[in-house]
Amino acid sequence: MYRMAKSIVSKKKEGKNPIIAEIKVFSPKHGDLLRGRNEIDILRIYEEAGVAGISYITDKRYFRGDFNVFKKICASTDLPVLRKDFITSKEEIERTAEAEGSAILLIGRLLKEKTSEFVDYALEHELDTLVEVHSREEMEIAKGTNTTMIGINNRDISKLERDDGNVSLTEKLSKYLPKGVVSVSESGISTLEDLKVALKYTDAALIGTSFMRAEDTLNFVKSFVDAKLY
Ligand SMILES: O=P(O)(O)OC[C@@H](O)[C@@H](O)c1c[nH]c2ccccc12
Repeated sequence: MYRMAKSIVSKKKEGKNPIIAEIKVFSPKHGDLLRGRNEIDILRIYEEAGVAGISYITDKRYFRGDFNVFKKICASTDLPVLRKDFITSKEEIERTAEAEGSAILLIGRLLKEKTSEFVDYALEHELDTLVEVHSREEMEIAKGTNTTMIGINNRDISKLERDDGNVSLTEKLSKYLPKGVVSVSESGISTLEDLKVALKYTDAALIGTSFMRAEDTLNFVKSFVDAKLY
């Protein structure tokens, strides 16, 4: 297993809730999320809260991401960093590895029959792969690959957050997850109740908006990492 998957498994062993915390600067639904803060300030808060890994969206068009910020985040932390973007070229996989990223998001719906070769190419570059699915059909695409991780996106990414996805999709799709793959519930997780459902059916939760909108980010994120859910 690679660094992101390993970090999730070891957090679980420590009795902590494995959380991938997203440094999300902007969302089509809520607008500006950074609120004048610096991405590295958010990174330090997430580190102190004890998260398993970091996620950063490099997409510029809809999420106002910046690849140079991704590089800076990777250079500034020992935590594994996931690059989220609408990846459609192998050059982008190479750039992610060159930037010292630990994992890369590959969207099954976008890559379709190319998903498997993109996964293998990323694995050859020592990257964990998070193949993201939103349906049973996309889950079958993911199962046909060598991916180290599968993410169930509770939202339909093509709707750019205009839909109100919730963790019920994780419950519905998790029964089709293959063995031996680290699973992640993504999006729409804003309460400990949501987290309880997410971690009942998957190994980790990926959270962005609710962390970025919290008034007391450190204690809010800590409450998610440390909550005794069961
Ligand atoms: O902000 P939320 O609801 O906690 O969701 C985080 C993350 O799952 C979401 O930003 C995301 C999931 N898949 C993506 C693909 C591209 C851009 C963003 C995403």
